[in-house]
Amino acid sequence: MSKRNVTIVGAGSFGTALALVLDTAGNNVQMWAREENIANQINEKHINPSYLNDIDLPEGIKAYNDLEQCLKSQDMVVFATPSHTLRELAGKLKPCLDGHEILVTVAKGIENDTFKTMSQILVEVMEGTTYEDNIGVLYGPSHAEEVGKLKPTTVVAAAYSTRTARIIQETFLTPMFRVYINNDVIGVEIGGSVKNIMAIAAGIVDGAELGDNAKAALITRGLHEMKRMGLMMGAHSDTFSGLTGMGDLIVTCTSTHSRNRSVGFRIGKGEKLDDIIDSMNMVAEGVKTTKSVRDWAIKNNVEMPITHAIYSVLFENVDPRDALYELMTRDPKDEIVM
Ligand SMILES: NC(=O)C1=CN([C@@H]2O[C@H](COP(=O)(O)OP(=O)(O)OC[C@H]3O[C@@H](n4cnc5c(N)ncnc54)[C@H](O)[C@@H]3O)[C@@H](O)[C@H]2O)C=CC1
Ligand SMILES: O=C(CO)COP(=O)(O)O
Repeated sequence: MSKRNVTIVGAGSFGTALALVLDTAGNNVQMWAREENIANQINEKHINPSYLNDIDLPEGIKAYNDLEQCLKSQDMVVFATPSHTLRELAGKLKPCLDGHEILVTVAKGIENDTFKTMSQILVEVMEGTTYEDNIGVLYGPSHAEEVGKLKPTTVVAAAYSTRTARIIQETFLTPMFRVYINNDVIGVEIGGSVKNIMAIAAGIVDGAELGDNAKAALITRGLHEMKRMGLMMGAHSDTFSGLTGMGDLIVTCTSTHSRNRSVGFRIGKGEKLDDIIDSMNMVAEGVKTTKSVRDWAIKNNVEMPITHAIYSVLFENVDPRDALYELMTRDPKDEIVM
């Protein structure tokens, strides 16, 4: 069993679930929580009061509110906060790193305006250091609620160097958390991020009771759409049939645990996006990612009709049924373009 010093930056749902996995895998685990009371309760009561509070955390997991103190002598730093916070947080902790740590992000998203993926942001922020070879992501179908109960889960460690991917794999591996590796970092990241848009769409289909046929069509055509984007960005097509493409798409479009699907479901029932977001204490990445991907598709002239439809529903007040009508009445096409 590996035994590394690992800090998880972010004590939300996934950070908490991964702390348990990393502890089970035999590592020394620390968490950084933005909220002081969360850090205190993890240390004193061994629960996270705000996220997955039905899970007893091992006493060995220590939590900090002070980032600098937390990062001393670490072998790996795992970023588990929402994607839009990564650039700033990574910039803040850069001076606290000593140069050898593996940096892993589990946040799924594409930055607004720059269209950078999470690993690309880390590479950019760490510029001037030796970190590019040490950067990776851990993506795949892995709802925190199930990971935290140690239910069987499979994910993918993708990194710019095989050595780094293998270290991530070895560090997280447990009998209930199986980690594959893949060197197609961009393919893994596009699948893991764009599926959140499709999950919002799947939720709308369920909320508006548009039927199972529509849901199957959406998942299948959604996969085409994410693949089209990925291939333009240099991804490998097989990655989209894997855990971080098809796998994550299935779980997020169908699971009641999915926050993105639940945003869509509530929109399908007639609620307004702002009210839904205000009522949630968790992040639904697909909302911001819809904007990034729609802007990217326009800029690069790539056909992404489902993304455009979801954008119009989320940000232009278009009724989901009208958006669906638009999708269904597009020019007839070949299913597969060879
Ligand atoms: N929850 C899940 O099942 C999974 C989540 N992910 C990804 O992991 C990332 C984090 O997700 P969750 O843990 O579910 O989110 P969450 O909403 O449960 O928790 C987010 C955490 O980040 C902290 N945070 C928010 N804004 C911050 C800021 N500006 N600075 C510092 N900390 C901040 C919050 O206090 C909270 O501790 C997301 O990108 C998500 O897509 C990936 C796989 C599974
Ligand atoms: O990425 C996830 C599961 O793999 C979590 O999805 P949600 O953010 O929609 O809950």
